[in-house]
Amino acid sequence: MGLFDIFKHKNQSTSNEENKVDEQKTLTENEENNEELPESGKKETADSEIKPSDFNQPEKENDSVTPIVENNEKIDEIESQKNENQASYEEGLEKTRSSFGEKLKHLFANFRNVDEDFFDDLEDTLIESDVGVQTATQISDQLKEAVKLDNVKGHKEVQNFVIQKLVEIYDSPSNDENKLKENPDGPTVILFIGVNGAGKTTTIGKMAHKYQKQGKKVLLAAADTFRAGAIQQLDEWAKRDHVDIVKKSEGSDPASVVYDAVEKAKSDDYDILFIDTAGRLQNKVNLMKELAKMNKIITNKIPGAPQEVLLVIDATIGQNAMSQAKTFKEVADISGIVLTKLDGTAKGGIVIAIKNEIGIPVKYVGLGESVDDLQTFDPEKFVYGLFKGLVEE
Ligand SMILES: Nc1nc2c(ncn2[C@@H]2O[C@H](COP(=O)(O)OP(=O)(O)OP(=O)(O)O)[C@@H](O)[C@H]2O)c(=O)[nH]1
Repeated sequence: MGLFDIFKHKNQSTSNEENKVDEQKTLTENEENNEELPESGKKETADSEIKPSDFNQPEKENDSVTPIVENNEKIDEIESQKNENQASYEEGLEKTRSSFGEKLKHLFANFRNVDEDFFDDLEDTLIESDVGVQTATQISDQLKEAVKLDNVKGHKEVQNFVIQKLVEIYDSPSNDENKLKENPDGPTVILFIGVNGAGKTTTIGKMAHKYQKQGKKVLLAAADTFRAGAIQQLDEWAKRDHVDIVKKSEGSDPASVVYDAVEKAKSDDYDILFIDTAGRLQNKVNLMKELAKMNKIITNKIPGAPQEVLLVIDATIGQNAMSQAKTFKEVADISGIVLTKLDGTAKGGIVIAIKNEIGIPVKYVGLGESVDDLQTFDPEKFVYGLFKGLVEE
């Protein structure tokens, strides 16, 4: 099977499994609750054994049999939520998909020869979409090699080679790479860092909503004590999401907020604790010390925690996102990236650059300002989505 066929196959399977991202999401959510995903057949089966718990609803006492009509309504609700999420995912990536994809289409539509001019145009096209100079040059050099060694020269051959190289950057042996790690023995602790305005607080609000909806007991910690507004903003999210929060007044020691939050998370049996930090980069040494202090407190109370240190980056700042990621990598042990505001950029190539040049996986993408606009990042779907128009030609 040639690459073109692989792409066609991939696109087919994408349309066959239209809601793959959200099915995965639902599957993860159900796995997290140790529950089986309801099989589609159960919808029509009158004697099916669907339980309220299949749908992440708390089981009511004396309610062992749930009427089938009610179950069908729940299934419809889940289906409609899945479709809505799918639509928001597609919509959120539309700018990037059309612009990046169009540029590549234009490049290949004007293809004459695989010569120096083509290599220059290829690099320009990739750089314009924020794939980054390093990654663009790397792909161009790989193509030059393939031209020399494997006599790659035809239009389709060259096109497929470029696509394949972009796909390979995100080809991970483990599909679990972008899932959040959890603590099986107690509260899972997730620490958020990132510059002012990147979208940390909003991301925590969206994530808390997602976990709360799954029936998890969620606690927030307002350890960004630098600004009163930040504490207030997180407090508003806590109210909106109906989750608890540990907060202190502006200017308090962030480490003391973390201490109280970890204590509370442990003693009151919370499932997950999200910690909002100031994470400002103005003084790298201070930031490093502050994060080290927080980490020590967390690890002392909950060995193995924090399970994740997520760096929140605004996708609309283009190549500055790369320098931010590099600098934060020097001060913290980052386990994943949340790329926010991807809905606001036509240059989503930054997703490829971050993985290729920094080596940290993008785990979540922010695709809008509302509570449901946070999605698990599906690299395969993202990359294939970018080139959909090209490979269907
Ligand atoms: N369009 C869009 N806007 C977003 C997204 N995520 C966050 N925002 C907006 O970005 C702005 C900044 O987000 P915050 O969550 O306040 O950022 P922060 O990093 O917590 O900033 P500080 O609290 O100042 O440290 C807000 O207006 C959010 O609504 C996203 O995925 N898409």
